[in-house]
Amino acid sequence: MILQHRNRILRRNAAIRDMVAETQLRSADFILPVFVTEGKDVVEAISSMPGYFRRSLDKTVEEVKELWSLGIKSVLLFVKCDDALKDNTGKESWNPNGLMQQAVKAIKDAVPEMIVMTDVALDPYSEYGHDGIVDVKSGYILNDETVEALIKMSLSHAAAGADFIAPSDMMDGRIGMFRKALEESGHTHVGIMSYSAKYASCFYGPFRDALDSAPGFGDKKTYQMNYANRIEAINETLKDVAEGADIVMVKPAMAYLDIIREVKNAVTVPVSAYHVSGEYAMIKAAAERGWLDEEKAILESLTAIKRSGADLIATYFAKDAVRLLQS
Ligand SMILES: NCc1[nH]cc(CCC(=O)O)c1CC(=O)O
Ligand SMILES: [Mg+2]
Repeated sequence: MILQHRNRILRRNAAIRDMVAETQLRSADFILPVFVTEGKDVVEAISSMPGYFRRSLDKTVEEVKELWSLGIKSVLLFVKCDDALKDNTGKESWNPNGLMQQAVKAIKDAVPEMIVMTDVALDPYSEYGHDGIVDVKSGYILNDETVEALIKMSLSHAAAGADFIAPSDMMDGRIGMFRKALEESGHTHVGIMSYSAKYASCFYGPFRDALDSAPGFGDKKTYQMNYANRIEAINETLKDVAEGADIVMVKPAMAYLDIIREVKNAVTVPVSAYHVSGEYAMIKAAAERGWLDEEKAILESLTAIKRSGADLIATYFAKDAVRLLQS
């Protein structure tokens, strides 16, 4: 046969494949979620996230030093709040000596160059496990009252030294309010990574185990997005960009690659994707049973997320990924 095109020429060996690879993962692409808990010398396993841990502050600092030495440059902090401190105002979330605020300070003291991002939402502090303040009569999550609380939370993170606040709450109008509050309080260098298109997803299950933050009633469908929707993600994202978001996010990742691509094509700010706890758990569970090659599954998943348009990836596999990239 005489063929015009032999597409397999560019796949013939590893060197050629590498030469024409369109997507490369870099350690600077990754944001590692970090779970902080009360106490001293505590490293707790999370049963639905094998190989992942909650750590007390001292152990978190040790871990962050190691992360930096491995080449991970960004952490996204979440705290597990004591039940006794949970209420329906979320006031512990802006306690200047709260666990989150202490964690930010301790990490910035230990590794000043580490990019510290903080979760902004009320669920770890809510007696109802919701991201905002609950109207007790109707069960509705109040938008504007929640945004007021989240402004205080954001400012306390900024005061503690956070580089980016990362609002994961999906209330309306909060990005503009945070930007204004940061400006007015002189925190003009603090960035906002907005969870702009966050879907109401079953894939957050293991995370809610990790932080003991599952909703006590109902679900999050009145604020997080319906997974049937695509165009709505663009609407949400463009509004956040207009309000001053520095980085936008799509969450979860693997079942939403089409959304990541659409968002990437629609905005000129960096796009992040959150490869969430359930996506981590699926790979771990299949690998434990010998049904998937874990390392290959990690690299294929993360490369696909980047290929789809994510500039940054928040992933529980960040440590594995940087090791694999170096080897
Ligand atoms: N504000 C809550 C929050 N922030 C990050 C995650 C999920 C992260 C993951 O599953 O890895 C969630 C869970 C939720 O919305 O219920
Ligand atoms: Mg929005």
